[in-house]
Amino acid sequence: MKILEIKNLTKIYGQGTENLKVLDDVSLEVNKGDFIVLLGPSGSGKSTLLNMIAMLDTPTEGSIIFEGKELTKLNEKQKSALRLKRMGFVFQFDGLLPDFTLLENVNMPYIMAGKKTDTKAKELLKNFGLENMENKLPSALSGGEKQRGSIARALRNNPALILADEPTGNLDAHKKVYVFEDFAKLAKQGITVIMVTHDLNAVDYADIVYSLENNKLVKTK
Ligand SMILES: Nc1ncnc2c1ncn2[C@@H]1O[C@H](COP(=O)(O)OP(=O)(O)OP(=O)(O)O)[C@@H](O)[C@H]1O
Repeated sequence: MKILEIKNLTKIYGQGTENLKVLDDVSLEVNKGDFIVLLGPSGSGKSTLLNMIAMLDTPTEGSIIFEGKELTKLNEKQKSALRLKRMGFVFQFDGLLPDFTLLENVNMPYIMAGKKTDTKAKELLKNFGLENMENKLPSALSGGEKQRGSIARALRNNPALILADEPTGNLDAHKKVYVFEDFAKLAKQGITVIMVTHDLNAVDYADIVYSLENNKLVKTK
């Protein structure tokens, strides 16, 4: 089942003679439960593409259709709601709020969506082997624990799509593998994952791999 379709997407930054074309007529179809890895040299436009799917940046030309909705046609309120309810985000830096416990951090998107807490956050922490860490502040957790906590948080509202931008950039080699395994597992459960990385080890865990080269997407797996 198709969940995301990118059609003839072009992104040009700047104006006049200072134009920088980052993406040139890029098209992509993504099915439910795909684990897609996006590789490419620094500055090739990987984050730009991810940011446009996340509705944090707008295409110069082309369209992005997610769960049947044309994203560029939504207003800010609709974008925020869709982001909060249907997408989860994981970044290089875990982004956990330092003054809140791990459990409170994981519950944050749920509370922001106007709901009362239930047991889901605890279950998520358990799934990531963090059940004994729930009352700790982020400063008392290791890098790997924090990153897995941030994946748990991204899953809090049962998203259809996880967007991850260099999620393992801060982790040592064996902890990176855990994150790749986690994403592969989530994809098997039907959650679509698009992950930007420089780490070629991720290729082994992904269903599909694209490389951004010369402003175009090239399928390499
Ligand atoms: N807001 C912006 N305004 C102007 N140029 C931008 C903007 N955002 C990104 N760029 C430029 O677009 C190009 C692509 O950037 P992007 O961050 O998407 O690359 P990337 O592939 O994610 O790189 P990295 O692997 O280093 O994170 C770069 O040349 C960058 O300088």
